[in-house]
Amino acid sequence: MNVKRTIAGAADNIASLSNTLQQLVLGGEDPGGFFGICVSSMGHSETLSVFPSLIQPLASVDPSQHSTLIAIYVEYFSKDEEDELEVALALSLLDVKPQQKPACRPEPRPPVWQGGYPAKVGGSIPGGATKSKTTTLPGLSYAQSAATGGRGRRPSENLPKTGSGVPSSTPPTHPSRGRAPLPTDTHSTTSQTTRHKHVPGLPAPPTFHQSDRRQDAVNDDARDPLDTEGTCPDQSQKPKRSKNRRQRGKGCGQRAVVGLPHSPSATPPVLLWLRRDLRLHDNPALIGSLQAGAPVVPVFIWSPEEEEGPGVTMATGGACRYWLHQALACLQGALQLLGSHLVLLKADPGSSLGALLGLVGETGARTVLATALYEPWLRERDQRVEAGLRRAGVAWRMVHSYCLRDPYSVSTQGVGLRGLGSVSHFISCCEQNPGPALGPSLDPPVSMPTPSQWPPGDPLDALGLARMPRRKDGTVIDWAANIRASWDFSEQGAHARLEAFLQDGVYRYEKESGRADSPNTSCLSPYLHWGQISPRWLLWDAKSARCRPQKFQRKLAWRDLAYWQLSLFPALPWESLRPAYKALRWSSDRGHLKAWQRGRTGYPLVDAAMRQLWLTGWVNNYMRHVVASFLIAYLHLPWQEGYLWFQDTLLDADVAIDAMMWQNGGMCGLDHWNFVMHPVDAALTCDPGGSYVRKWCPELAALPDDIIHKPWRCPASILRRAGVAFGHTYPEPIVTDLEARRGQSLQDVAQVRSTLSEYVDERSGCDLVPLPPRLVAEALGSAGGDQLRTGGEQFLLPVITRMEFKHRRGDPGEDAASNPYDAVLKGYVNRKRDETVAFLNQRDFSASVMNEGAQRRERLDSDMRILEGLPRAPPGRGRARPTPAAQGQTS
Ligand SMILES: Cc1cc2nc3c(=O)[nH]c(=O)nc-3n(C[C@H](O)[C@H](O)[C@H](O)COP(=O)(O)OP(=O)(O)OC[C@H]3O[C@@H](n4cnc5c(N)ncnc54)[C@H](O)[C@@H]3O)c2cc1C
Repeated sequence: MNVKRTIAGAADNIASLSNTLQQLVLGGEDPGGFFGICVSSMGHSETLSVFPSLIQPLASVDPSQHSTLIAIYVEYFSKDEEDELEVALALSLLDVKPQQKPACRPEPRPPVWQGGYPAKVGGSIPGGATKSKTTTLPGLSYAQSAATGGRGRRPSENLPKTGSGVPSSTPPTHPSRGRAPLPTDTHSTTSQTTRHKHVPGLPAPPTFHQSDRRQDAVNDDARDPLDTEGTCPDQSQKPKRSKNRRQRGKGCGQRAVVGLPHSPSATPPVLLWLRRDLRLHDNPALIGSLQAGAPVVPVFIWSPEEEEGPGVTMATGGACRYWLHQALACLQGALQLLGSHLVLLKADPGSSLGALLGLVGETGARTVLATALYEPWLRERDQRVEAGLRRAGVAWRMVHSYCLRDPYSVSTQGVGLRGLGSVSHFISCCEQNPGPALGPSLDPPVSMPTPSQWPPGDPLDALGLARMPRRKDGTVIDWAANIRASWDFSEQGAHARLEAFLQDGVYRYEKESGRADSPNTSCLSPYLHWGQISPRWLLWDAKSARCRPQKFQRKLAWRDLAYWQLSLFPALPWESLRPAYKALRWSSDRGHLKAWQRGRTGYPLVDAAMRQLWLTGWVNNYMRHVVASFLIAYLHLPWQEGYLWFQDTLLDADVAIDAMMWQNGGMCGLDHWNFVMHPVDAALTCDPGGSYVRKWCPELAALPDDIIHKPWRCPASILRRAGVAFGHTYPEPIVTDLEARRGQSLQDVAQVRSTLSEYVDERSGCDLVPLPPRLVAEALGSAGGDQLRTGGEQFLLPVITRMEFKHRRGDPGEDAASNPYDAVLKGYVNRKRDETVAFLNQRDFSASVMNEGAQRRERLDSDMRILEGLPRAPPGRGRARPTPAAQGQTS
């Protein structure tokens, strides 16, 4: 076949191929086979130029086959020489009889969500006695044989089905990663019988052999007209070629199919209702919508009223809205690259259903697909939407991917309720009652069938998500400038962050994730919140990374735990879970609140964190603990104020996580933090050299390291030299009597616990929390649930309670400093070593530096264990003692 073709010969070929194309439509040929015939009869270059127009008629007759062929075409021509050879060999296997086909790669075992996390840690439930106010709740350690539903399912069972109802059995191409191919062509002999790196439907490397002009056009097309600020790099960067699988996972908006012709179709489309799943990678709803073989209309509906719960929720605060605006712009760009489009709609107040029905009317769609959301009020909204759509004769399909585990499917059966609220308990529940296998992640589609006509939508700006306030003189206050400079809002940005983390920060995560002065955490929270990366993708990548920090994987369990708690306690964002603590006396000092919000408390560590939050929309977990402790234990302001401020300023503001964490910090949640961060001492762990404070409080930058966290201790001469003038360049501390304030906080808790003693378990001293009906029903069996409804009784459960509160109960007159369980984290040092250090200090400077390092590491370990709810490490040799208690503010 090396004969040069004549034009006439080519025409003959095309005529005979058109006949074969008809065979394909009639089912007499499969897409892989058809493509192979084209290549062998026309040769490479002609197939490259002619194939799209050859199959063009198919676009309206059979859009599904058309996109499969396009996928094969793109796949084939995006290879380098080596891969080309492999594909050619693969195509030559088309004639091989089934029994001669090479065996498929064995399916890797995907992680099964039984927690899916590392080994559980011993429970840390103090007391654990059971008591109820009016009814004794039996079976708190109630055991029942583990439900086995879902355990051991094969990964393919979890994969989306093709339009023909054939489950895709193609194994993930990379066992350790578990990416599953998009099942666009389960009929294709090629894809089923060969082991080439790419099968039809897998993302093609983001470049292909085309003329530069075409690529330029593609790049031009990619530019999102709405993104005037150019903040979406996946549209501005040139596609890069990489064979590395992890890198290939990036570049959501750079798939090679960009600009390929995809003729509009008149078939009724499927509505893909995108909410908090703004991604192309591993998006089961998106893949599910493609399986119908019909055009897909991706739609985002902005309906902020529906996001709010019945209490004060602030579901989408200012920073979060800004992120959403940018994320939508990026998604629009990415969809355009697939030849598709994102329809944006601003719903009438509270009426997503109305907007959907309008779309159904305009497009004739018969199916709506969406990814499940778990806030109880959104779940109810979705149930209403489902009912409304069904009444209109439209099918509704809900897919789970926002959490690793659908929180409404988590059960305490076989585990009991002891330790409820802790992550260890949650993991046990998931392990004991496993859900469906997680399945491998899904690659993004390479093309999207489009409708014959797009319904009109609203321009992105009309949603008002990134509206900036104006000064009196009309100039805009661009509060998001720093946020823009700090983040890449695209799906590609999420993958880049993950990549950077897995190559670097992950190695320090286990021990040093608390450091504020070094980026040791993933910074993926905003992307996770808006679903620009899926937790499943993250889990797979974390599991297959060379360094697999268990602590990091457990963080995803914390995330799921938060949604489980919200599903059980819908009032989590606004009402304290511990009834007694609703009566706590809180301060109403607005000046203190404002100083905290603006980073002007006079405590450099707190101020640095609050300024970082304001300017970049994010702070790490440790610093969130520091500022939360300061608000609660030292300023006595209610946790709800902290929650609302975080909801407004965090880019990752997440009703479930934020509420759970603030409830815990505010002493009212299910899991009492057994620690309080000291606003000065915490710096030993997170900013020992002061560089974090120097960055965010530059007015203190010239202060020496040992004084920068407590500038009030600085001699006047040094302050002068450093240019620090209290009350002018930097505020005086807004509270000065830290120990007294902590003591008062303890006293207030003791008071409510003694006044409302019916909410304290006599035997264990633990607080009692009313159980939600779902948990009671689980503990008592369904009969118990009925009984609860008819009897209207309240079941109380003893929950994890801070040791210092329990101790205080035995000795109400005791002052805070003499409580042996004092929760303030001060760091622990070894007395013997103290003395040695002191001795060496006088003689050998380097020895003292080394010892300083060892001490810091020890403190860090201890702090992290407490934060993680792990038991304390056994004491080292010598007697451990706390460092001298802080004397007033100056410690
Ligand atoms: C008072 C307070 C309020 C918080 N509010 C939020 C919030 O609104 N939204 C939010 O996403 N996180 C919140 N967190 C949890 C945590 O601080 C952030 O998830 C984390 O700092 C995000 O940074 P990262 O992505 O680098 O985290 P990593 O340490 O890299 O963790 C990876 C992911 O795990 C999840 N995760 C980590 N820690 C937690 C946790 N404690 N609880 C639940 N999920 C967790 C997040 O999705 C995170 O992105 C809050 C913590 C505190 C103390």
